[in-house]
Amino acid sequence: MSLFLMNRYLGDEDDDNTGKESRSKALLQKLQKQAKEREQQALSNRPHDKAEKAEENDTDEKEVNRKRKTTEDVPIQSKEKKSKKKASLLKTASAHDKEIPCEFESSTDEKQQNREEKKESEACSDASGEPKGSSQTGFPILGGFEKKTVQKVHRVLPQWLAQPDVIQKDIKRNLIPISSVPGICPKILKRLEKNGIDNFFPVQAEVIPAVLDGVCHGLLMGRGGYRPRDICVSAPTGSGKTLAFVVPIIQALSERVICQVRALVLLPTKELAQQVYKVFCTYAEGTSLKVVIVAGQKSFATEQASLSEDRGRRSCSLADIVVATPGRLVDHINKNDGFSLQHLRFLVIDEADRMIDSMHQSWLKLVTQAVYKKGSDVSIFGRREPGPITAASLLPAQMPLQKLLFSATLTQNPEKLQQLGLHQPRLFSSVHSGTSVHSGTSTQEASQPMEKFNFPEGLTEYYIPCTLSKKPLLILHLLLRLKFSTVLCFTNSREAAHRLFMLVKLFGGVQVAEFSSRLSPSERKKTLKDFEQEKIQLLISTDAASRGIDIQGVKCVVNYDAPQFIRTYVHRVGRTARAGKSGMAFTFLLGVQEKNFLQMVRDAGSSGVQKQIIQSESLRSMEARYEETLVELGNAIKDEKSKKHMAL
Ligand SMILES: Nc1ncnc2c1ncn2[C@@H]1O[C@H](COP(=O)(O)OP(=O)(O)OP(=O)(O)O)[C@@H](O)[C@H]1O
Repeated sequence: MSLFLMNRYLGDEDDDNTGKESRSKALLQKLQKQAKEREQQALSNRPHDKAEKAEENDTDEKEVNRKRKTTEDVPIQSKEKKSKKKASLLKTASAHDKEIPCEFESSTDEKQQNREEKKESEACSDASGEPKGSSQTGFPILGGFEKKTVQKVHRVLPQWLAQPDVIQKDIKRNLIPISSVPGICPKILKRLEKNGIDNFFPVQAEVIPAVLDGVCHGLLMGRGGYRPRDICVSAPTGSGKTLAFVVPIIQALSERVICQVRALVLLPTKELAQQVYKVFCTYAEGTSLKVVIVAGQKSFATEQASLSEDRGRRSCSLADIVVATPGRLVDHINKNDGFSLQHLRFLVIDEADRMIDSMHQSWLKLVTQAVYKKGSDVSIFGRREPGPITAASLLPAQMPLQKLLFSATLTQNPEKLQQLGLHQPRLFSSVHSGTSVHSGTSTQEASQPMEKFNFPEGLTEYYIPCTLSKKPLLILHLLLRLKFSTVLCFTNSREAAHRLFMLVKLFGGVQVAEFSSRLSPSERKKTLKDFEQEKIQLLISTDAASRGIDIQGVKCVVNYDAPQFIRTYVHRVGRTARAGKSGMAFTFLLGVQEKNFLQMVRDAGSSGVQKQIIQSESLRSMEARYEETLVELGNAIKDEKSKKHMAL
């Protein structure tokens, strides 16, 4: 198919039109001559083409004869029918418009003409298949851009992602006695026992020795004198990932002499930072290690004072391990002169997939700059940002920065992971995806392949088909009739969480609380504590509590609003069935959501979501009270709004 007509460059513009014309003619003649020569040359080079051409002509002739014969062979009856039909067509047409019969005839002529033109253009192609100059312009006509069907795209993962070190996901059947895991020092073993940990979970038994292996020759170099490999861990929710980094870091740093920030642990929210900070404090007890949290719970000045102090002219670190949220960390790097990361040995990124999404805050770039800051006073341990490994780059030895990534939904998107600048990463995972083949037919689909995740072994997933108006009754039914307790219920917005909280409270009979950004950090802390102590039966929350929060004894998770993303679902339902225990997750689904939701969960590797039908009769007895409550709710919300308005 010819698409473009290419005009050639004819020289600089000339005002003299005659000169231009004569030059064009000369150029045209020259080109035509060249084309002729090329054609002749090609024909003489490939004599067999002539034979082929002759053969082709021969075949054409035969084809025409065959057609003629077939037309002649057509039974006379049908021939007569055809001519009759044509005559009647002409008749009818002429009755309406006299020109139509002419068009009829001319269209046959046109076809004939087209055919001739086609033959002509075919003849224009030279023997090598290249188009020859057009008879009118002498310019080559380009073409050949046919429609092509897009091929299936096979997703190929880098080896380290495709072939991870496999972690058993069944916790209960794969407990490993702490004393049989190599490399753990007696002090830490004692502390573990004291905290009731007799066995390691599979993820801990795999990851702790791997991290300790990187410090077997001290903090300065890894095994064989090389920089230790970065470690990525993708294991189900509640599988014990926190201890998998707390234990080796405490052990590796416990022999340090001078207090410097050697481990930085980053988490996406204040609550998570607080939770991990607590675990670090528990295991740092009895050592000289100092753990500090900078997550914005206290004022900047208070955090600053906990990080360093001035002794004479020097600023001395008061922290060995810093647990932080990215926002506050960036503040301290930028504004706190006493905060130094020049001795950083471990950078732990928990909830790594979420942290990668917050890379726009450029926290990683700032951390890297702070670690390899020039003009530091750390002459013996001077650090340069590592480049390619050469004999020269390995000397002098410098403290490596090892990155440890943890998540229940670690992305397998190499492009995203690349942003972290990982060094020879090693992946521990309970999902073995291999080089999964994506069945999409477009490149866009292929770039967003369906990722597989692992769900806790003890989790049973259900969905309840419902309508919008029945949702509040369903949650009340679960608590009041089915007597569920310690239920964590998720909505998709804080407004929805608040309304549902008000409604349940007004309905009565349930100890209910809400958890969202409406509450201050201290209120949120207290709410979580009350929920953990089972003072609250139903906690209605936004996704603020969906990630990482470890609340003992959550027996049931309810997705009041179906989550839009699979990662959200995995983290929400992962608030139950933790540490090898069992738990239930219910998702309320509207008719329109059912198909897509079930498909999404199945694609992500769930063993199946069971359908649970709650008959309308079961809800009937609550309906009258519910109607009254709706009126009360309307008034309560109006009151709230007017109070807010007055406060402004
Ligand atoms: N070896 C162990 N023995 C007994 N309990 C453990 C052990 N390891 C961890 N736990 C408990 O298991 C629970 C879940 O652990 P943790 O919070 O580390 O899970 P996680 O994998 O980080 O989950 P998430 O992905 O949801 O953040 C915690 O309450 C923790 O105290």
